[in-house]
Amino acid sequence: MSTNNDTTPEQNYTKEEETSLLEQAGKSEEEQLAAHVATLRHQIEEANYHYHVQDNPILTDAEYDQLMIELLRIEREHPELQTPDSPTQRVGAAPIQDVPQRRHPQPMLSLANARNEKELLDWHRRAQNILPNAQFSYVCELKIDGLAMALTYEKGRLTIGASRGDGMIGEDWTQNVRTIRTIPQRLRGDLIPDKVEVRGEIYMSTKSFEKLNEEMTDNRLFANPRNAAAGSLRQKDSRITSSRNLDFFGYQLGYIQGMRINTQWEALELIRGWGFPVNPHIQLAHSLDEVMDFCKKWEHERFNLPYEIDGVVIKINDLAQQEELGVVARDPRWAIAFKYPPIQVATQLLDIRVNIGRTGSVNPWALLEPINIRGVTVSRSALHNEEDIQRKDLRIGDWVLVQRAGEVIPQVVKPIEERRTGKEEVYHLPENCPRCGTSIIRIPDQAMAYCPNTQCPARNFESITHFVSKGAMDIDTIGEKTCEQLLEAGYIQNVADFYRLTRDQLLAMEGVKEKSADNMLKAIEASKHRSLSRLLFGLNIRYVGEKTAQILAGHFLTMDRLLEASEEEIIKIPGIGPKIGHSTYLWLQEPANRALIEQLREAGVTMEEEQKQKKDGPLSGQTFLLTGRLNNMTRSAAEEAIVNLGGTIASGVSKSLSHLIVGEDAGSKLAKAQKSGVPVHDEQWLVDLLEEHKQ
Ligand SMILES: NC(=O)c1ccc[n+]([C@@H]2O[C@H](COP(=O)([O-])OP(=O)(O)OC[C@H]3O[C@@H](n4cnc5c(N)ncnc54)[C@H](O)[C@@H]3O)[C@@H](O)[C@H]2O)c1
Ligand SMILES: [Zn+2]
Repeated sequence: MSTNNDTTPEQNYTKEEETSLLEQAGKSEEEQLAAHVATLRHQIEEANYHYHVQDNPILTDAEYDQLMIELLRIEREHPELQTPDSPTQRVGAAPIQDVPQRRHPQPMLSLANARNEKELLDWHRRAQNILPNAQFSYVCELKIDGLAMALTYEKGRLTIGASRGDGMIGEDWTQNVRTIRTIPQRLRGDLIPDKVEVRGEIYMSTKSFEKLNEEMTDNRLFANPRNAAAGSLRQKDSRITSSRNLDFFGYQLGYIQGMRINTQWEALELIRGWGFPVNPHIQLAHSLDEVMDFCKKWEHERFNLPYEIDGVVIKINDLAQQEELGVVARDPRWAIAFKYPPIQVATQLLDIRVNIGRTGSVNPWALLEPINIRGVTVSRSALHNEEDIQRKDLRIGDWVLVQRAGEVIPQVVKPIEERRTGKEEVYHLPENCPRCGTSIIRIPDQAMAYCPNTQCPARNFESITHFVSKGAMDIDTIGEKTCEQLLEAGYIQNVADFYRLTRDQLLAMEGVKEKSADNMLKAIEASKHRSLSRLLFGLNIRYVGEKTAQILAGHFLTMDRLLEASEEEIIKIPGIGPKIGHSTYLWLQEPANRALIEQLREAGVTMEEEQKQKKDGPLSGQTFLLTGRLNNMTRSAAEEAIVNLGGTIASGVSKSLSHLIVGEDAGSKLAKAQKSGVPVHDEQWLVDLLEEHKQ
């Protein structure tokens, strides 16, 4: 059901275009407004259809919400333009005809939105105006981004699983729902009503979503986990649904017969008791301040969750109060969705360009029409490799969805095919390196392409700046600009040339004074005493990153032993594997690289790994793991300091880990640590700890 339909979307005029067309046609102001409303409704209906029926949106949520807000505003200011069939009065989209339909015993509604504190207060005030003497408590729940499902149980057995549809009539997907392992076929426990409808969200974890998109072969990518969940559930063949790794959180009771319950909190407990997963991050709040704190907390922490949420749902806890508050149009008055700024926006892919990396890799990147995502202007994004561009079918000129989740670098998710005009261009990687003109090579079985010219200026520049960088040899007084000057002057051709630089050569550079020349020489001298692992990292060996360099150095301890090693020996080291092993071995066999190593040795550069013997110290017996980017020091420097104080660096998150230190852009380790209850600290905590034990 993820397939696109092949109808061409109708022309969507901008408001200005529409007004001018109407003016030309000589319409009155009222007629113009009515026509504008009609256009808005049409656009929203189209978007609803693609989103709810095709599971393949043509607008981003932000664009959709904008249209909806505008329509709501006009309808509020001009009640005469309101109609019962306006999308503001209805939920979702009509169910598709060739799927069995189910009338819901109780309508499945939508939720009104609040985008900020003020709108939350407005909602609250409206509720208070209706029930002036009431004391409210609130249940705060994460707003899981999936699709709503009503599960009917008769005498404890699952009989119907129906989607929301248009709110009154949904689609019957019972067979497919039965394939979701976390949804019980029979309710557990003794307290089982004759008939009950458990409502909740079917969703797909971020990981399963990414995996699914990687496996989609016919360029039909899902825009987000919500569409992927809906598209995976709404399949004619339940074996497909079964293969899609869907999950479920129960969050509400609909129709219930033969049992009385009084609060939403109680409902959640019952649902959990019956054997459903209920989201663990629920909170019973007694004031709006508590509610607001909950919303603020999850605005950032949501990125550590293994699934996507787009906000928080706040429900008035007391069901009698809920009943009294009732419903307006399509939204209950007793609940509101506090929505976070979207992580996905649509923009235009202006061009695809390539960078040459430090190992010669050809790295395509997207030049985007600048766009703001969660407060940051995004104008470029990495594109991995040509295969990935083709798999996603990204064409120059396309409208694309761009995503910025957490602090991760923005990514281009997919093109919006429905917005193509036919002028878009299919992209091919250049045949020749854009800097040196050498033919680009592709290694069979690898998606990557390379400029093989070891003298390529682009590649040289990257490899030299990498060598002096913090995590490598840390020649911190030599910046990118100096590197460029040194290359241009011909003083540096490879990294060993740093150790032959003279004071006069440095002084000949524009802007280099005596003092800075001395500082540079001092830093170069100091860099001779870095460890083997940092040298290996600095040498620009394909696939050898910081961690791999540490593994290699830790295993061989000296450069000579590494140079003698066979390919098998390297591959066999835990954490290396055939791809890295092969590329490392090839690099080491290259005569030019061997010569480079000898030049470095002659210059006095350390070729040994300092033996990290277990030291005794104030941190003995404690294990640490660092994740994410640190600001005050590199990760390896921090690890070194911990080891020097007797601490141990762990290789992964486990229950026995004493401390997880979290920098910026922390990934899955944080979520895992939180799950296993490991203490999590920020960088400042570590800085303080190291300071406290400074020897
Ligand atoms: N991009 C598009 O073209 C397009 C088109 C249509 C709709 N949309 C998106 O969908 C929204 C409207 O959809 P909607 O009517 O489903 O409203 P909604 O998604 O904003 O809120 C209602 C839904 O929230 C979900 N939900 C998740 N956790 C919940 C919880 N704990 N308790 C209760 N409900 C919970 C349920 O599925 C419920 O149906 C729009 O604001 C827009 O973001 C986008
Ligand atoms: Zn080149």
